[in-house]
Amino acid sequence: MSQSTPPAAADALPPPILRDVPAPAKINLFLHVVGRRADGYHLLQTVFRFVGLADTLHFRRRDDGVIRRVTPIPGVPEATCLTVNAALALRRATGCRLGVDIEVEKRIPAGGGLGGGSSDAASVLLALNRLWGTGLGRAELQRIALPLGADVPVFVFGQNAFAEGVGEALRAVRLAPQWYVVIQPNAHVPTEAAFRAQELTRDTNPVKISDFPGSVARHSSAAGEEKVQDNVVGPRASDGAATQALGLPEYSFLGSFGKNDLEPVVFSRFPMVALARLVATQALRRSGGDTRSTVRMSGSGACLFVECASEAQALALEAEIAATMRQSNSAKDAIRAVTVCQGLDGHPLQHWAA
Ligand SMILES: C[C@](O)(CO)[C@H](O)COP(=O)(O)OP(=O)(O)OC[C@H]1O[C@@H](n2ccc(N)nc2=O)[C@H](O)[C@@H]1O
Ligand SMILES: Nc1ncnc2c1ncn2[C@@H]1O[C@H](COP(=O)(O)OP(=O)(O)OP(=O)(O)O)[C@@H](O)[C@H]1O
Repeated sequence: MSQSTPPAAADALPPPILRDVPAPAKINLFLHVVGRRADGYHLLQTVFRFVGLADTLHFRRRDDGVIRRVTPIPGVPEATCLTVNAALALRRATGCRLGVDIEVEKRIPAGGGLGGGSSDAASVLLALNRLWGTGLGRAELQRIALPLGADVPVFVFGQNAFAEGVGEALRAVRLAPQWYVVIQPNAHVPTEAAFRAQELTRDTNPVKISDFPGSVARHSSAAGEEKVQDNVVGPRASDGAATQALGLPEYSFLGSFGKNDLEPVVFSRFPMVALARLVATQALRRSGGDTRSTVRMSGSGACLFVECASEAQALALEAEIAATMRQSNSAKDAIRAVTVCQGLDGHPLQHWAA
């Protein structure tokens, strides 16, 4: 139990209501499974990008110690909701006796591979750390985040990141401005089932940041001769300090760097996801966007995405998919929703933890 910062006195607390706290979705630009731990968890390599699609949370502090989620989330009972679990975990870690009412405006599809539940949990940790005056630093919040789920720490970290381990060893990366078309297939893929599949390949060769597109910084030496330098990244988040992505080279994954190793498992077991990908791929070819673009799955699915260099390209693709859905019943059956969102430079709450 971390008791390094005593809970703030009641009169030192901020106002009891905190509204409009964002919880953005993430996209896994690639997802490599490079091994498996003895406890069954998989060793991954991925780049997380935050995007403009977000849930919104509202908080009202309670003096009676009760922690409640006061809005329903279809398919997610309050007792297992990551918002409530995050509040309980912060209280356990700090000894704080306050409670809270949590409202969630859900926009990120639950269980869609976009980390919606994980992001809600991280925003609860960041918000309650203020509202309850518990004053934990980012590294402590990240430690509390990990047992809640492998995807939770990156949302506390607050910067787009290259992640290793089970997703907790994070290094900030600076990503080129991009837009995303997010396609939600008519399927729910349980993360655990995708990872447990016997046919999943777990031995993808590890990549280095210096393999990323655009990751080699070219510097001119005093003599005017061009020298190629390995990319320099900040310290690992697990060492404590969050790194500043500013000053890092900018990566562009537009095109098809890497892959998502969970795709073959999900596409073969969930035909609606495979069909949604086919519809999106054909629409992509017709919409005349960047010919290097591909349709890829985020996380353990089911959501698919296409990275686009401009909003206009993304909107053209969205319109093309929508037209196919109007013309074809099977496309309409396979795809539940399509949205366009912008890639973010960082988490909107990245300055909420020290
Ligand atoms: C697929 C990703 O979304 C990629 O970012 C994450 O790795 C999943 O993160 P998450 O949803 O927060 O996952 P958790 O709630 O921690 O784990 C759900 C289940 O997925 C499996 N799991 C998850 C993460 C991981 N690195 N290896 C795993 O094998 C485990 O069976 C676990 O019981
Ligand atoms: N606040 C919440 N919002 C959404 N899902 C939640 C929440 N709390 C708990 N859950 C549960 O967690 C599961 C995973 O939720 P989440 O939306 O984070 O999945 P995901 O996007 O597939 O995650 P990942 O990218 O980590 O695979 C859901 O299927 C749901 O049962």
